[in-house]
Amino acid sequence: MTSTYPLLDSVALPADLRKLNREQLETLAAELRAFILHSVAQTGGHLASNLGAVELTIALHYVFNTPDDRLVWDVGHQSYPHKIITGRREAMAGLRKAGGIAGFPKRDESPYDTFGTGHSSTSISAALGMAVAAKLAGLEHRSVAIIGDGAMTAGMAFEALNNAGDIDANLLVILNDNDMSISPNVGALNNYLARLMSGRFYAAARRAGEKVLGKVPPMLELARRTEEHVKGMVTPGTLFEEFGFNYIGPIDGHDLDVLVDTLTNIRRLRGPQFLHIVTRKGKGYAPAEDNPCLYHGVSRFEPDTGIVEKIAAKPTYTQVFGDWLCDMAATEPRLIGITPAMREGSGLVRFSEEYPDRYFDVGIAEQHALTFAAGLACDGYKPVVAIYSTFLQRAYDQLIHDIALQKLPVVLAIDRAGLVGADGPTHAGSFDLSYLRCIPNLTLMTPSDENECRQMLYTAMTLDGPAAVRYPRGTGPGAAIEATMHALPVGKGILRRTGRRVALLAFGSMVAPALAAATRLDASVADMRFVKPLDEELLHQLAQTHELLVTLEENAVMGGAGSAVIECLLRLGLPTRVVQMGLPDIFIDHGDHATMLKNCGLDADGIEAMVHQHLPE
Ligand SMILES: Cc1ncc(C[n+]2csc(CCOP(=O)(O)OP(=O)(O)O)c2C)c(N)n1
Ligand SMILES: CC(=O)[C@@H](O)[C@H](O)COP(=O)(O)O
Ligand SMILES: [Mg+2]
Repeated sequence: MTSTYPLLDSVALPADLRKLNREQLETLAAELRAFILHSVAQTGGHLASNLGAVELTIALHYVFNTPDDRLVWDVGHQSYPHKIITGRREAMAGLRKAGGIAGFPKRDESPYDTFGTGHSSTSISAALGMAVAAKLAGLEHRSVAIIGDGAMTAGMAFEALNNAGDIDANLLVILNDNDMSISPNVGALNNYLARLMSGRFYAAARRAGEKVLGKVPPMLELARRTEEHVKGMVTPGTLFEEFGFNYIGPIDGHDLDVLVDTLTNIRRLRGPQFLHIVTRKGKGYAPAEDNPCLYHGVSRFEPDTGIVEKIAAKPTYTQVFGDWLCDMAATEPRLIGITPAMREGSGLVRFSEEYPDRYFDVGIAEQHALTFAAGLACDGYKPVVAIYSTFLQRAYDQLIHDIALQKLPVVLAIDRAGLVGADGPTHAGSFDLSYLRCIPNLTLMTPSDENECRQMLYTAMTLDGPAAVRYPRGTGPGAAIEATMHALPVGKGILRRTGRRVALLAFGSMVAPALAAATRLDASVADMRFVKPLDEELLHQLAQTHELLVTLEENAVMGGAGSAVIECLLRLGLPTRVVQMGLPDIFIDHGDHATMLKNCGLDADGIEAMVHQHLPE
């Protein structure tokens, strides 16, 4: 039987790719694109960015001597073509599944994965580190950071450019500009890139790009441009030239000839180089080109029709938040909704349409998002920052210094708290309870169901200081959601079941498995609701009437809600035995969410087994 991918079959590693002649690369690109499409249709994953990076990946591995030359993929959600031609084609069937390969570059997966990514805008810093390491070691390695226009909106990318442009290291930054983040890209930089493409800059830049490839010997032309640049003669300079880079482009990132020629020339240059390429997100697959947002990260789908598998029958917590935000905005004109580039994932699409003047997508700028909210709160507005737990890690100082210290009434709607499944440890929200509960002035809530989530968000809005509501990815137990909103008593949990000997003190998503286990154990169950302030009265009562307390949370055990309980018992001088259940002190690999929880003992069976272990009949 003839293979569907005859040329791709011959490329197990980049060394095989480098044996191909230039004419074969187009065919390889077509096969690689088709393979990705059919593979991701089976597994789900980040489709659109990968389709857009096919030619770039081939050209990079063709021209550069990987893995000695270092490729650092920003975010890493576009690294599937790279994975496939670096020995992991067969493994794509297990992409993002338990025991399978990760959806992002991972150093212990392959020597070609030079740097683990998942969070955005780290590539220039990491590649610069590698470039400087090569220089210090007297090696001729090249380091390449491949960063998208969305990832380029982050401050961290500019911190790195600022440093790199002033260091004589062999760093190449490739800006993969597809005019999209997950949703359409935003901000002044995005406007600038658009002008660079279409206005007077583009004409000049394109001429320069053509010259690199045209009749003037490319090396001479690049040397001339570099010299002009050094002498400050290049006018008008692009922003990147002002940062000290030799700017080349924009060029067509799907034209393999242009890519290979340009990269070949650049590889011979020394010092900081900046190549601007233009690509199309979803390239080659009409449904993804038409709706790159839908196919950014997609569930399994039917490749012929583009029909995507529907998973959730119940509303997700994200939807509960999105609906609450619109309802709240209708009654609270001072409400402002803020997202750091996660409009769809955070449930802000309807709000952005209904309240465009009160909606701010600030780009991939978590730090700025929080301090921007702080400023709004100073002047009487009620900002709600919708943010994934994992990305809030980026904005810790802003939360402490700019918000909590000044007791500003900013609401944090923290999505993806706990394990997130297929994205794995880069995206897990495992730490927020630990890193938030130690911040003075902050109220911290963990809803156990959809309605509690809505009421907690409302409660957060009524407080005169910062408040956070953290809820998991996906659906909850399916509670009926009340249209009305009322404030919950702050710092009060509720006893959901009265039993004997053992009390399960459950936070958020752990209330449902605690209730399931409790019937079999005849245990008491408290929905603790607040991690801060903790319900000391309830705790006191349960400690005095039970032999064993078990704390349950979908957060690291270390420093989490269970630790808060133990600190409180110590303070109250209550010697009741406590067992803490939560996420262990390891990074948990990607997989199916329910199975991951089960493996941590965080399901009804695991809770039951733990109680039997500590409280024999
Ligand atoms: C710190 C951080 N914030 C948010 C995200 C979520 N995120 C992943 S990809 C992405 C858009 C990236 O856009 P771009 O770099 O242009 O790549 P493209 O998707 O267009 O290929 C966002 C916002 C992230 N990974 N890291
Ligand atoms: C790569 C990235 O950071 C996002 O695309 C992330 O994978 C989205 O996760 P959700 O699917 O949970 O929105
Ligand atoms: Mg982009």
